[in-house]
Amino acid sequence: MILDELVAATRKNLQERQAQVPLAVLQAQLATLPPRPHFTLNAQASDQPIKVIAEIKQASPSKGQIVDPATFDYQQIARDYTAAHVDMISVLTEEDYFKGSLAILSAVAQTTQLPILRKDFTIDPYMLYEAKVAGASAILLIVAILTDAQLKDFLALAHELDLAALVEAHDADEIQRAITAGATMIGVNNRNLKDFSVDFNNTQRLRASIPTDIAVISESGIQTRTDVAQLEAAGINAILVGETFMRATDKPAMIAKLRGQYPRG
Ligand SMILES: O=P(O)(O)OC[C@@H](O)[C@@H](O)c1c[nH]c2ccccc12
Repeated sequence: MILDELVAATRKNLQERQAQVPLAVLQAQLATLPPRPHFTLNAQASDQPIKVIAEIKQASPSKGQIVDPATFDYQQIARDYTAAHVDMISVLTEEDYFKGSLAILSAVAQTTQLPILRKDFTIDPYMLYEAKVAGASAILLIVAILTDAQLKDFLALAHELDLAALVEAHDADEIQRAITAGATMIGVNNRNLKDFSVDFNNTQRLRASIPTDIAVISESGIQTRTDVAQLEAAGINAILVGETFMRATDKPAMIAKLRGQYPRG
């Protein structure tokens, strides 16, 4: 299964970073970090247009290379997303399959004061400290790769570090585990990681099993205004969009389009 490979690659790269930079070194930096915004989503507010989390990723296991590495200007993308007033920027930091890095996240943090989500396969508390030091305001916790105890511990540490936690679930069982662990933001992935198929009906079905005081983010495969209108009608609080924005030459116009606003000009 692809998820097992992703976790194995993450573990290997993590061990190398831990050997280079001991946790104590990261912890010592916490006291001197420049201020970053706090990220929160109000689950009760049915925002129109829907909140937007815009992703920066140059490659993925399902799509391969999405943008030409020669033209992958992540700081310009961050400026475009900032100009479009998205609610958060998601930055892939997984190195082997998504060709991301913490260095990209740090550079994006230098470029924008918008909150940044570190998009990675979080498997160790060390990664939360790394995220914080690099300038992230939020981290991703994927239920499928964590035990209940890890979920609880990582949520507590995120809270301590003032990092918001987006808890990702794919089915009713994982949603229940996310709720039990105390998640306040649940991301429902429309993409099935077993066969990469995308199904919005899944999100809409699962919405009903999430209490209304928990914010729900719909993730993956969102391409058109029709998709977004469907998710808005289902009471979803935010969308997380990667590929559609990465492929758009005029990113602010594409963001306006998905929000149901007329493109400028
Ligand atoms: O590019 P898309 O189809 O708009 O998807 C974005 C995001 O949902 C996807 O990158 C993602 C969802 N969950 C993840 C977990 C790890 C890495 C990546 C992801």
